Amino acid sequence: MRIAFLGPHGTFCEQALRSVIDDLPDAAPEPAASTTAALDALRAGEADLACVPIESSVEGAVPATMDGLVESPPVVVVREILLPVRFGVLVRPGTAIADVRTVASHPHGEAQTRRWLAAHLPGAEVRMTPSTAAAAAAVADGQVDAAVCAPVAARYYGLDVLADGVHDTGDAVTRFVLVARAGSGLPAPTGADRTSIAATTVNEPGALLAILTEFAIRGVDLTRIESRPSKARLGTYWFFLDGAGHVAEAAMGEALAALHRRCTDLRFLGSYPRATVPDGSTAPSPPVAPPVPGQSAADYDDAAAWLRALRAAPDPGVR
Ligand SMILES: O=C(O)C(=O)Cc1ccccc1
Repeated sequence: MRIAFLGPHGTFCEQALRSVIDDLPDAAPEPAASTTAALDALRAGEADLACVPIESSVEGAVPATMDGLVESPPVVVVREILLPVRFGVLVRPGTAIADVRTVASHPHGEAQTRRWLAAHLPGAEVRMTPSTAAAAAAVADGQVDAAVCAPVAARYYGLDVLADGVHDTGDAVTRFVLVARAGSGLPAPTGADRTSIAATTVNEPGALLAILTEFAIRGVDLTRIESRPSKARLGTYWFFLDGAGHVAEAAMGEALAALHRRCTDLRFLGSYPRATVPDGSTAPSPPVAPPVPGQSAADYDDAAAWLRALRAAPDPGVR
């Protein structure tokens, strides 16, 4: 199974993928030059899965991934992976901090170390690269003096760790997703799942509230909401929503069916098990809300059986 990941070797994305590799039979990780390239390889059939970063607890969404998820042909998330991230500053052997004129990183790396960079490398020009390991490779090639990246990248590129633990916020966690082509099967419900969708709607008062209401009245706990430009014209958006539950469950299934009637476009982006941080040190998201009375799976089954019985009652013959 070919798995395109955000490369080159030494990215956090590769670490995230390797943390679950034992669960993936015959996995063959293949580095891609960018998040977009990984999703393109999946869509083109050059990979069976793509592993890409989707959000961080510090910097929020990874826009290229959000945009890539709603392109065609459709793709679905089949697994999420949470990875605690720790940043180092890597340089060519012999480079001192006073020699660093240029420093490179992924935008999320820069965002999570901005204060450290301002304090310790105030004069350095900061450049963006498609990944943190691409920054390390650029240091090895002599294109820049330093990279903000995973300390493990040092051994891939023959670099030294000039400083470690340079992140501004402790306990930062990044969420990665494994993505498959739509139609290749859904993970079975585990009882602790997440469902992701993207929706567009008309621009009128209450349109977004109406979408949210379909989840609220069914007791579905939303865990994330983001918007991204639809790119059709200014002022039109995709709303990305994550909620606790699986499409196979009545509450989530009925909420999605209601959105299908209500939204101008609706993309199902997957139902997959909710992940926890491997070392358990940081809660991945606020605790799931307690079940709302009348909204459990048993309540839905009971209500459906009641309705079936009503409809099956014999015709009284009265016209
Ligand atoms: O560039 C990487 O190594 C990635 O995996 C993306 C990323 C960048 C910064 C923080 C977390 C993930």
